[in-house]
Amino acid sequence: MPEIEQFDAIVIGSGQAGNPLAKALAKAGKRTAVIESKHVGGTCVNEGCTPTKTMVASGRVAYLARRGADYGVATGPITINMEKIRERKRAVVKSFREGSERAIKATDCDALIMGEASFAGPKLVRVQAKDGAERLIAAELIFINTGLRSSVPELEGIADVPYLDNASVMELGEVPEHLVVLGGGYIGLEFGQLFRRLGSRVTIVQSGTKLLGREDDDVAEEVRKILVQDGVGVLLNTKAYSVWKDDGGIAVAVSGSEGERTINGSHLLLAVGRVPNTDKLNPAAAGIELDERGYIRVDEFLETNVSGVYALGDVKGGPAFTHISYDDYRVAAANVLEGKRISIAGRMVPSTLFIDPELGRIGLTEAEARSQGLKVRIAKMPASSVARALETDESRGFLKIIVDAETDQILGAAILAVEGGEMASMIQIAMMGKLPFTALRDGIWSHPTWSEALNTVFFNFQH
Ligand SMILES: Cc1cc2nc3c(=O)[nH]c(=O)nc-3n(C[C@H](O)[C@H](O)[C@H](O)COP(=O)(O)OP(=O)(O)OC[C@H]3O[C@@H](n4cnc5c(N)ncnc54)[C@H](O)[C@@H]3O)c2cc1C
Ligand SMILES: NC(=O)c1ccc[n+]([C@@H]2O[C@H](COP(=O)([O-])OP(=O)(O)OC[C@H]3O[C@@H](n4cnc5c(N)ncnc54)[C@H](O)[C@@H]3O)[C@@H](O)[C@H]2O)c1
Repeated sequence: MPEIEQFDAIVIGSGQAGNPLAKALAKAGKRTAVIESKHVGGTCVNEGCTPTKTMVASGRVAYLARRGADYGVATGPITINMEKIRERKRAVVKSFREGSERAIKATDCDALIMGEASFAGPKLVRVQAKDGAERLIAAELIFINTGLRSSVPELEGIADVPYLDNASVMELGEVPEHLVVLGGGYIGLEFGQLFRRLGSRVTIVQSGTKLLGREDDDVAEEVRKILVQDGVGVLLNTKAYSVWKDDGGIAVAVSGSEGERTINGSHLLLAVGRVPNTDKLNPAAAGIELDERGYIRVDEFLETNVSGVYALGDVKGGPAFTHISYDDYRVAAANVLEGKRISIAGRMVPSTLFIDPELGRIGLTEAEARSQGLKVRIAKMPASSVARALETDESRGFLKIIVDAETDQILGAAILAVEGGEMASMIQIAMMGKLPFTALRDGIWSHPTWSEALNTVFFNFQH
């Protein structure tokens, strides 16, 4: 048995909360160990936001290049160099990851240990280090930030076929001829449109009755129309039940509203959701409770049922976004280091789906607002009513804003537009400042920007 090394704090997982938290702990004079099994920076930097958005940028350039003639700009034949796209992606990821590594090492953080952590007892963590050594480390404060990984659906034959996940699909050196995507959520849609733009045939198989299950029906339907317009095949209400190797590619048997059929593709991407990295963590050894799906249970202050042990980011369940994980760091640091009692209950959860046009979201959907019994008014306007959209010939999508009919407060928004993420952020600021919708309607916005739509969208209350 290795000797127990005593620290003040242990951070398990160097994700979007773990990294800044480790720095804050070290700065506060706590001897801190950060344990990371794969790569510093976690999912977002290495296999999530950073590489996807870098590649989505290539897809958009290809899209605009193909549309050159619409703008009176002649272009030659468009060719895609997948190796170059991958190289660009790798370079951006490398620079972000190395930046994170440097930042951790520059602190007084005593130890960055590359290895897999699991609980060996209360406040005691075993690390299987990458160099083969085993270490036992103990601390009174432990922060779990181990994130999620791609889930593999229980499909007949899945163990015998090569399949891609969010990480391996970005390591391809050539454009797939026909990418079959299982799942019509964030990951399925971003990759689906990207690879279509890079030249693949793409079929998205979605088990739900609409894409993006949590969104309002009209929003999900408009997203579907846009993808179909781009040439992406979308099968709704359709479930894959069997897969096998076929003719150098893969065959996927599906059943759904259009009956049973086999889809033959060159590549299969799994995008059916993600599962928490708690299975190898052995939280039971420390008495830490999980929920029925394996997420770590926390209270509104991010503390688990074991005093002094916290969980941050995706692994605690709830909205799985980088900015939420980063906010968890802010909350945990304030509570643990500054003696505050900041709660995560009721905090704002913005998100942006990076298809083109983007879907920027903040606050309640119409369906959520109605199910809460609120009296709502819905302001909705097509993007084609915005001067900027017509001038730039990017007029797909719409703006939808949900307003409380009794207080005039903005309850939520779905902005499906090329700058949808930025516009939703503007609306979020108005919500943070509790501005009534009239303040936006009567505001002066420079012309011709997307922001100007805030003048006119509120002349379009539907009910
Ligand atoms: C393809 C894709 C695209 C995405 N795009 C966006 C986006 O555009 N915007 C957005 O906001 N969010 C996006 N997300 C979600 C975002 O990446 C996550 O919400 C975010 O990374 C959550 O971070 P985290 O702090 O929970 O942990 P993570 O970043 O997941 O980090 C967890 C770390 O813990 C390590 N670890 C796990 N188990 C152990 C163990 N036992 N011992 C030691 N280390 C361990 C892992 O190796 C990993 O490095 C995307 C996700 C994916 C998959
Ligand atoms: N831009 C962003 O912020 C961004 C981008 C990518 C991922 N993410 C985060 O990562 C999370 C995970 O993304 P995801 O797309 O894997 O999950 P998701 O939960 O968003 O979507 C999974 C989809 O797969 C469908 N599905 C489930 N089982 C299926 C099956 N057997 N066959 C066909 N369809 C099936 C579900 O109906 C659902 O629509 C997101 O919820 C989001 O929090 C964020």
